[in-house]
Amino acid sequence: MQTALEIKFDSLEHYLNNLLSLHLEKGHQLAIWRKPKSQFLQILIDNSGKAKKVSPRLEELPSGFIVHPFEDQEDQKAYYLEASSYFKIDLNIAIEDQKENLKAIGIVKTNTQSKKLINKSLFSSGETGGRESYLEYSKQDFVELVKKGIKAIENGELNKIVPAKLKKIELTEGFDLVNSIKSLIQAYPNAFINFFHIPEVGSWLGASPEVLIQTKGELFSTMSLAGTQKAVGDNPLKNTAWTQKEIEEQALVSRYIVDCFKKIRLREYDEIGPKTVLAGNLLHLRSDFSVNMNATNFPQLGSVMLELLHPTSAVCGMPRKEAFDFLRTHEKFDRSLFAGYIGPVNIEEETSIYVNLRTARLMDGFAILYAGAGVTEDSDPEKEWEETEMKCDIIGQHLNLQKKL
Ligand SMILES: C=C(O[C@@H]1C=C(C(=O)O)C=C[C@H]1O)C(=O)O
Repeated sequence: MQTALEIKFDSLEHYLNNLLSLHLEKGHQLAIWRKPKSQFLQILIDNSGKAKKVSPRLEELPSGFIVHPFEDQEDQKAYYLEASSYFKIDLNIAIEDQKENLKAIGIVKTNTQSKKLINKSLFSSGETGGRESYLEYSKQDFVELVKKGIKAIENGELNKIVPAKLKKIELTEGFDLVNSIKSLIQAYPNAFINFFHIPEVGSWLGASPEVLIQTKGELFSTMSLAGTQKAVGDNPLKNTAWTQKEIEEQALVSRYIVDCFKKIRLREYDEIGPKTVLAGNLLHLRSDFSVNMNATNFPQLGSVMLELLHPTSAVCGMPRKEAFDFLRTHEKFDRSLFAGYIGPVNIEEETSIYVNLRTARLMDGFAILYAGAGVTEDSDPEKEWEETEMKCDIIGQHLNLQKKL
């Protein structure tokens, strides 16, 4: 059999176009990601041809990629891509010089041929519901929703709420998935760049700034991320001031995490921050939490915290149940996988699960972008709308790239 070694790929783009077209055409599930600050593009293929669901007991799972919607499912399960093959590409080394690590591809196609096949497979996958079933949120709808949220906070029903909207954008025939992935990788070195495809569920492309839980050796970590403003000036990380509203909003997320630790009587954790961090051209406030799982004798902390944390008050609100019920009643659309969680599990002895934010669901000729904004008593509804527009742009800007040329 011919191996990748014998075949000439002239660029990363050429290789990825071939790899994706081959597996998408065969109806395989796959996930591609680049972790924050990493030089590796990691690729996992599940060629079983069938979407699988698992209970998120992370420690017991084989190597794979987990995908969980915003809402808990009745069966309490998540989709799981189990690695039939897994490999990685070093983005700092020319593709010709790392052929021995690549997955073999039989017949090599041109970029144009592969792109056509990719789009055909993506856009004709098992998606149901046409464009009409995705009612876009107008500014007025969203502002009304935020006002309802503020009222519920004033009435003492909630402390914080994170309403979201969806936005539809056209995808032109020339939509170029690989180019979009490459563009996201370059633009957002601090984000978890991801693309995943489950034929029965959909295809999503995103650049998440938010870790939900991470375990690496004996170290567990999570973060509280909230407060948003546009990065301006020469040194925004140093010179940015935050309002009381934003400081409180983020403190509520931190409190939520600490409350989860308390529930399981875990007292020995480290908390660093909050500090200002950059996500694309947006700034957030972030605190980092870490726990030594050996010292605390908590080997299953990853799974336990995953269950307690999701959905966090960064994407749902506080108190969790009341906020969740509020969104169910008033938001009027299905968040689907938006604000759910995604990420590699037990790969190279690490599990890194992110909140599925700054993301687009790729549909037949269009994409759905989703974004939410943390609302407290002092929120200005117009500003929250602007915030969701900026969040949608983070991914929207990288979809129809050929238009910009
Ligand atoms: C809800 C989103 O982002 C979350 C909400 C934030 C906020 O309210 O300021 C900031 C970061 C994320 O935790 C989103 O990107 O859609």
